Amino acid sequence: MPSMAQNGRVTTDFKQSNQAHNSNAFARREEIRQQRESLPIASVKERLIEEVKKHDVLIIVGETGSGKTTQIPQFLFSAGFCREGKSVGITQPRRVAAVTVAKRVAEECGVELGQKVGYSIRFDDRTSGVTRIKYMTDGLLLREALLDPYLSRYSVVIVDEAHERTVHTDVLLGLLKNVQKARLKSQDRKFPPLKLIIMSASLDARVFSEYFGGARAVHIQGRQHPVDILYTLYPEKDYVDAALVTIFQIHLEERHGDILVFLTGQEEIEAVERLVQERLRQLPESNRKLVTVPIFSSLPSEQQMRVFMPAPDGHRKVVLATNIAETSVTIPGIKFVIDPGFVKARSYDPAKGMESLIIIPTSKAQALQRSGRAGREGPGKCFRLYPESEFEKLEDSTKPEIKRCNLANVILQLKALGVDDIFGFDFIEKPSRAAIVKSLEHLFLLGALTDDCKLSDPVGHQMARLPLDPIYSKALILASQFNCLEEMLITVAMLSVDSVFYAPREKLDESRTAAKCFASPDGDHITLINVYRAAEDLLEKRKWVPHTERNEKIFKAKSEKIFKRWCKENFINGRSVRHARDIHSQIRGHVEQMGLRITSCGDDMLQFRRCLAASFFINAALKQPEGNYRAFGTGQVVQIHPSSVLFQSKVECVVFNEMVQTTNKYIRNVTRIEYMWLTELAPHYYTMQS
Ligand SMILES: Nc1ncnc2c1ncn2[C@@H]1O[C@H](COP(=O)(O)OP(=O)(O)OP(=O)(O)O)[C@@H](O)[C@H]1O
Repeated sequence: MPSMAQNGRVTTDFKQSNQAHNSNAFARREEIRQQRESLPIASVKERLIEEVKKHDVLIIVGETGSGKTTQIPQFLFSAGFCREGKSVGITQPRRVAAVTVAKRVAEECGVELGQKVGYSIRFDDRTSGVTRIKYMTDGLLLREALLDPYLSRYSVVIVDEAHERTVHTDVLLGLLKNVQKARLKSQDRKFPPLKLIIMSASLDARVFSEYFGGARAVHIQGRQHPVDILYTLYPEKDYVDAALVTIFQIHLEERHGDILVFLTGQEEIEAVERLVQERLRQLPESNRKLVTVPIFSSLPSEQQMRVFMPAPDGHRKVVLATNIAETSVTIPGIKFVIDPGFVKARSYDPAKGMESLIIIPTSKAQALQRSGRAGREGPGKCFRLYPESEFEKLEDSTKPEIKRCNLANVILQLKALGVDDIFGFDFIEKPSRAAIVKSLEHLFLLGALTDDCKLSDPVGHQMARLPLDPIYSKALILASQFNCLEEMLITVAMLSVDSVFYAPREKLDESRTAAKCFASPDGDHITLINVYRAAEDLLEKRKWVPHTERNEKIFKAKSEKIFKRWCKENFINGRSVRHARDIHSQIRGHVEQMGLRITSCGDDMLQFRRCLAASFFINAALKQPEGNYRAFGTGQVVQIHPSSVLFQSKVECVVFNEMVQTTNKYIRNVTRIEYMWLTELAPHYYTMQS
């Protein structure tokens, strides 16, 4: 029997079977060689190289799994595109894809990761001076352009999975267009023309071709393995339940093969994990060999990587994923995909300046990508949990993110890249004028822009260096002046993760009582700091052991155990707290590099609250006679969310970080402030308002 952890996940056996898996290196190389040769793309290698030589912009459309992402960079390398120290850069919308594809390609090339083949994502760089094939996130290439406007190290840039139309992909396309022009203009031999390739299995080549002045598009025919698509006869009322039923149907009726289920977010994934465990307990012992492995973006990377490990012997793996696993990735063992047809997407209302996450049906392109995850190693099946007639009604492609998000961050990046005229920037699809104006206004209020709309010095430049939402970057800068940067770093880290408290419906009262231990009468921000510090105490403080190497190990194991128990008893989401610790150490590194003074205000929380007021003044709300609050910025009538420690309190004036619309309009992450502070600390806004 494998050793099962308490939550039903296997720990050590994952490693053992992985080692066994890699034992025969020679057979493995041979297997990889044959597998590469059988990819549809292998037969068009020479033609593709010719096309790249002939055209500066090339659009490549090919079935999922045909070999675009892993093979084309290797073709270009062997055709000499990496001579004279130049590299091929490949962007991915997601970190997990950049990492896993780079690992795979390094293995295919028989090199160590970080040598010829590497990856670079925010806070994690596995490249070196000899790296010639570099996978990275699209956001990272944008940041590279800040330091090297000609992107001079690249001979070719491949924008992969362009159909996703993330805001970074869209901005990157505009930027790459400019870089191509700049390189052509430059007489310097250091800057030969930049080749640009745009790829996907499901993009509308016409849109991209037109944007690049009638660029050449090639279609690669054929897929490696067939995927059967199955639909339900009728619409499902509860797609979570339908997914559960399908998981067990496959588990009990199909012989081999792991399952990949697409869900909309962390909470849903964790609920399904619990439900799978519950149902497993009702099955006979012989049918219980099923392990669940979650993957979502806020899960720390080492934990994300667990989905790529094989399940222990005789077990079936069920990967519960958000759309993070939708494109590019190959998860070994997956033969079945369950696609309920929904995704959590950003939505932005420029008039109210309000961004929210909503659950919407996927597009056809997304459905295609999802089913593509099943046919990677052999024939597969995809269970779409909706009728075929519904599929026909789906949008062809996903609405570009740039049309549905707050643009403050993008504009800050563009300004830092020297693009001052945002309205004139050549976007593949222009965001609405109202959205641009609102975001410029927002940046101006935060002090990132000067009166003539240039990046301010030093604040705007400092803000552009921090990989955070501009309002949080500004909060960190201010906190160093208010002597509470320690506290603000924790706050920003905790605000950047999913909720740290969880309240299961069946234990609502218990969880509320537990949460009270951390509650601060001043509000949620200080409450979050209390939770973080309590967790830190458990994981870090060596109160009971002298500091030796052996004790260190024992301490780690013990503190982990204590931490888990503490999380359970206090209804705290341990994953979220760990993620916050991770983010905390990363942003701490950034602010240290920037030379900001990191000090703590100690017990003087008044100082910290004043800093919150100075930072989040755009999101302040005042109590109304009938008990509701009115948000200053938008004039909307809102209520404090029931999850807030200030719910049903009588405080007069608050700042908040989030506005959500469910049955009512709620504000979340709320702290009590004095109204007078607003006029004192943000006079430019509060005199304008009155
Ligand atoms: N990490 C991996 N482990 C095992 N096989 C892999 C791995 N990565 C890729 N492969 C194999 O290589 C094939 C081609 O993968 P590749 O990512 O290049 O395809 P693609 O055309 O870019 O697909 P997509 O459009 O879905 O990203 C996969 O179908 C799979 O068989």
